[in-house]
Amino acid sequence: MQVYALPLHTRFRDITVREGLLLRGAAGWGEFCPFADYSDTESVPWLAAALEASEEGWPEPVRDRIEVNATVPIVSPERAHELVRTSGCRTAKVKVADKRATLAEDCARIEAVRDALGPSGAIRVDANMAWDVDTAVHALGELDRAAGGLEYAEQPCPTIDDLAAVRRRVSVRIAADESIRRAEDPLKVAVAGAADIAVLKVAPLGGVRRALEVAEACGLPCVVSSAVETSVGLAAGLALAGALPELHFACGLGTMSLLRGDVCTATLSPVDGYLPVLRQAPEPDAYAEFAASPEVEAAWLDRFERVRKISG
Ligand SMILES: O=C(O)CCC(=O)c1ccccc1C(=O)O
Ligand SMILES: [Mg+2]
Repeated sequence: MQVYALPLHTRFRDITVREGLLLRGAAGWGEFCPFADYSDTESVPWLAAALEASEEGWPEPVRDRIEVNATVPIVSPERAHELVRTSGCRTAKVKVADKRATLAEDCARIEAVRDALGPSGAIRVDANMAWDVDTAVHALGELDRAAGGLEYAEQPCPTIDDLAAVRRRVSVRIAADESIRRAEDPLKVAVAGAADIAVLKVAPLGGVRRALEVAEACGLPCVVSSAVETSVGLAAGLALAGALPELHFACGLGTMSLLRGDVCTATLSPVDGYLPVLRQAPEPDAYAEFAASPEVEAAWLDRFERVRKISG
């Protein structure tokens, strides 16, 4: 087992260093990296996903490359422009509604992203549940105008009912992310008419096979997204995106650019906006630089054992 601590370029989801544990089994390497604020119970599916990767492997893919989006954190318009332009991606996902930015700043960042993408690019936004219904309706109108048309808006509000209410009042398509975490959630989202698109993340859903079941159950077009893992964990997202029967949107798997390094020598960074459906093994030459301190390592080994004990 190997515990890593990888600094991020820009604060993302309130974290500046991404930590996790890599484990090796008969099928290869898996990554166990629930965020620090996740309880042991919430971390159970993350462990299941890591064990699926290391002990079982994944179903055969039906495609060998995945189009990905550039991910734009809360940065200046100039930096956003540069991030998108150098990414090679035709789609960008812009984080909005953060405490550190006003709506006017979100609009300015989106205008810069549109300039970088050109008229044929696609811009989606992610509000991470920040708005109430009225605020979402107002903000999405402004952001849609700034973007010259949004591809979709991810999780504008916390609850399924609020997503459904926003969806009835705006023309922008709505994607559910945080609302899809358990097997029964996507059905609720679909039945409530709360979303047009489902965002699937392998680790919180408990593995590639579970996520494929969720995709089938909800009957919505899907977008596979990462939890900002290393190339080891990203490979599981690529396996899911590779195995989905249909895939019509770029996926949020181009997140290596958010991290200052990787545990693999052959990093899964997009080329011309695409990633191959591949998995990489961590290399000592790469992860030595990002090995966690003895205290952080001990805490992760402890967390791993606790979550393993409560896993069925
Ligand atoms: O989808 C992407 O472009 C990147 C992944 C991403 O945004 C994300 C990464 C970690 C935790 C939450 C989220 C999110 O979609 O809200
Ligand atoms: Mg999201």
